[in-house]
Amino acid sequence: MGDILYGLNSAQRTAVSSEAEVLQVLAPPGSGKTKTLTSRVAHLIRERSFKPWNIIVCTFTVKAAREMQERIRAFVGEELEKKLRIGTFHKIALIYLRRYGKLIGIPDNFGVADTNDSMRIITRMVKEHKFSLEPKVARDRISRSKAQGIDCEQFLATLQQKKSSVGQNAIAEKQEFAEIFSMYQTQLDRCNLLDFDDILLRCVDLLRRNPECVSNIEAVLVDEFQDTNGVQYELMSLFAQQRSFITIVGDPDQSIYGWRSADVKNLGRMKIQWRDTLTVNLEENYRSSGAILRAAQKVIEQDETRPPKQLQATHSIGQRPVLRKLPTAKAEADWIIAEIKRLMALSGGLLKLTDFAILLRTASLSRNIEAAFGKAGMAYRMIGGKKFYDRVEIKLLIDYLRVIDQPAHSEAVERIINEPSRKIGDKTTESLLKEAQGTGQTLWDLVRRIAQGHQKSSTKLTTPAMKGIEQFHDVIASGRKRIEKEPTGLADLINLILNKLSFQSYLKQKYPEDHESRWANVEELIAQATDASNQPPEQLSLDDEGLPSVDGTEVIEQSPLTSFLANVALSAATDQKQGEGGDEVAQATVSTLHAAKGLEWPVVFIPACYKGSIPHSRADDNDEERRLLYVGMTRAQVILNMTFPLKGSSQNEGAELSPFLSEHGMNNFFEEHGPSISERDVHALANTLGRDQPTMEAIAESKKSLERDEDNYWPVNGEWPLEELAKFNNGQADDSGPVYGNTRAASWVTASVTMQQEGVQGATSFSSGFVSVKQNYSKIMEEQEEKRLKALDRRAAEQEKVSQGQAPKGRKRQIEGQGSIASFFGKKPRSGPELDKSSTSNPSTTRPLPPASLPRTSSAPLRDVSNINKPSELTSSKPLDSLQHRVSAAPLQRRRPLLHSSSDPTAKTDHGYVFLSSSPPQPEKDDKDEDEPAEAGPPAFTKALVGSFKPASTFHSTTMQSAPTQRRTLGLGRMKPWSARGGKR
Ligand SMILES: Nc1ncnc2c1ncn2[C@@H]1O[C@H](COP(=O)(O)OP(=O)(O)OP(=O)(O)O)[C@@H](O)[C@H]1O
Repeated sequence: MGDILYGLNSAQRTAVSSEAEVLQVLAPPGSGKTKTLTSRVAHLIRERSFKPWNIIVCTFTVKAAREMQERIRAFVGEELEKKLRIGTFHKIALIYLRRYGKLIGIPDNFGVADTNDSMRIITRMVKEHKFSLEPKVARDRISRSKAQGIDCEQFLATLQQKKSSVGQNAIAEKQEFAEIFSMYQTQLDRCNLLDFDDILLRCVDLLRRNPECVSNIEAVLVDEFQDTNGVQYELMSLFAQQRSFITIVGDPDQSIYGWRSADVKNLGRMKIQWRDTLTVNLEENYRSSGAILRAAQKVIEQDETRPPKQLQATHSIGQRPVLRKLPTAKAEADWIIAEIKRLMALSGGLLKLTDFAILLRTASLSRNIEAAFGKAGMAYRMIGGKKFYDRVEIKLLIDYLRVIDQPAHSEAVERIINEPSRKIGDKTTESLLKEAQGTGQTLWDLVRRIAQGHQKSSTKLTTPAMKGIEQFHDVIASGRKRIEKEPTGLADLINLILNKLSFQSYLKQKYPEDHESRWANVEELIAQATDASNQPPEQLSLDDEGLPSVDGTEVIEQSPLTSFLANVALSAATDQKQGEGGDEVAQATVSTLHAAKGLEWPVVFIPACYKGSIPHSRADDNDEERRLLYVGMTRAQVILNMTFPLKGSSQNEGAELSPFLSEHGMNNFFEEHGPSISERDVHALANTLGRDQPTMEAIAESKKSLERDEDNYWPVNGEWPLEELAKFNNGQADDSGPVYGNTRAASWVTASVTMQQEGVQGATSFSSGFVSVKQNYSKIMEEQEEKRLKALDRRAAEQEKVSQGQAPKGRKRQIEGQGSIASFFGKKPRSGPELDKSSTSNPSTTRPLPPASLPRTSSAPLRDVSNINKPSELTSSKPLDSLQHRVSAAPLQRRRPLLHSSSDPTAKTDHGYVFLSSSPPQPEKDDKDEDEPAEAGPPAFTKALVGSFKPASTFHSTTMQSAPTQRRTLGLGRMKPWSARGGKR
């Protein structure tokens, strides 16, 4: 086992080995906060003899917990690591509630109400009682209140006090909310459910009243502390009440969960509560190259209220980030895929598909990106979007399991009683529910009694409905019997349900289009259940190990089904997809910016950098939006590409560049096109990533597959490439062609004319009046050719000057026919500083890069951004003549291969392209980010061609079916009990 302090810098060492009882480690992104926290845990165990089961480590996501477990395991070994109490706040709170909940009146075997359950309960109440509050508003308010530690009772008490001092209208509104809050809580109690907020709130209640439950806790450590809310802070204090030994790591600049009641003020609160808190600041960034950090810092510094902070790059300056303009969101997605391919090929295998991440402001922006991945046959995984357990067929089966586990869960009973159809209509269900409530029973109790003939229902039941109730009762009762007999037989239980429901036929009938992929999801669920049941019994009960025994409570063996369902409910992250042999399949990552927190990738793309997307049109706090962009930018290690479609996916108006990127001076920090990558650049990338350098031969070989070395297909000013325009003339265009608003194909020209008249950037100039594409094509070509020739003249003149010893104006390489970065920002190009003699004497030499052996640390603080323009920092300057992108006037061919299926002639689309979208437009909206208006859906997927492609994997619902013989692993690792997860990964 390695030396814990080895490789740490001095600030990190201080933090790891500090004697301080209460310690705050504050640091910017990529400075090793998580590394420091994990090393401190290892240090406490190995050097200070803390017992792992007496240490609580709270993380923000399941993924982060797993990564920390892995790092800690390397220091202390698997045995000890497994005994740590590590996980999200919810996960840890749940352990305490299961074990000691009885002390505060929480019944055994309570269930967890997920967001859908909560929403459904509230929606029904609002409808039933004709409340005026929107259900979502009410739900968010309840959640916010609980996140601040205010439960229903407290809310009602405060309301009583306020009644005299607040106006009548305000009281009426509050009164209504209080009623909803109270009814909602009653319904949760009736169903023996706790919602996510309750899990934390009730645990606070438990630990306040029964401190003996945490009497063993020696140390509490919290990651991403800036995103804790009030109740999580409270919980942390209560976990630590015995010894007040606390270590937190955080970064106020990365506080991005204000909308979920996170309170960055908790940092100050902590210092007041524990006066002797020691703060250690880390300043060196080990993740990103200097140019990326400078751009990110320039963004975060726009917030003038924030205290200035030092951030030092330890890597060389590297490639300047890119801010790329493209005509539409679809073109943007195509560009991203082309760049991924280009960078992989130019890097000679240094960069693999797994090294790329596309980070989105909202999950709903993923459609074009997913479609482009699908079309390219490239695998990707989705984090933070539609999750496996949110898929309709999986949700349905999980509901059956929940009812079997806990029949009091009336919400779930209501959802499945007529799914698949049993001729029990909505009205009947509603009436049964009322009847159950009226007679003080759960819905299941009533159904059971009716089915068994013990109760005559006051609800009018038709003969088919009566039969349906009996069938439903049979499924649940048989399931309960089965699981009682064989508690670990989860897969058998699922199979029993599938048989009873004739689930495969049901899927075929209900989803004729994609029933196979849905069935594949079901198979995946069975596989996960099998894995969960195969855990040895000692691992199933590991959660309880080391908890102090408290009078009046005993260790209750949690059934595998309950444990499985709790993990499903808390599952917020997903595992890497496993290949057939158990090896990891290379896949890019598509994630929301929020879900990317704490993670890193060599290459990061941030699409849709326009106003309305970031900052989001519905965001309350612009500073938080800026921090979100900052978090996204600082995930990149060596290459950061930000893009801006002139037409966003959901706008009919032209998009406006994000104000965070259009601020004065920002253009100095970006290139306007993807980087040129020379062999030297590849070596520099390898150096920064700490990887082996690929050989020249490997680079030369992988370059052979490239159609173009440079990012010069899409003009940098956001216009359409000639090749795309030509498709329209030849009638070859698919729907990826020029789109302005909702106008396509021939009418696009008229639209363009209008846009031109309106001065919309990117619209090609035409004479006004209606003109067909054919009529205008030659004109476009002429214009473009003229532009190209002019540019050639300009470049020749510049070269002339260079050869005469004059530096060219502007320090950056311009790709033929493309505008400057200044044009990106709608400004006149600025002339840059003159290049020094050494760099201009020979325009064909590239900037000398530091040899791989040079130390990677530069001590220049990043706050000094003035030297960004120094010629020595230019990352590439190819010989000018090698950069000339030859635009051929004709013939313009389709670049993408025509793909035909021998077996299915219909597999070819009208335009000869195959569309491999792995995700259809998603009908369901599941988070606050999801309700942007959707664009028209992509062309339908043609499944006969799948065999010739590597399937894209996604956590979104998928329309793509892998070959039948292939084992279908749809992107989710096997579900294991939390305690067991770390051990295998
Ligand atoms: N002393 C060090 N020497 C070399 N590499 C380091 C050192 N400290 C951290 N790193 C590396 O820097 C990268 C970022 O570290 P880590 O994820 O711990 O940072 P962080 O501060 O938690 O970042 P963020 O706040 O963005 O989540 C990791 O790849 C880590 O291995």
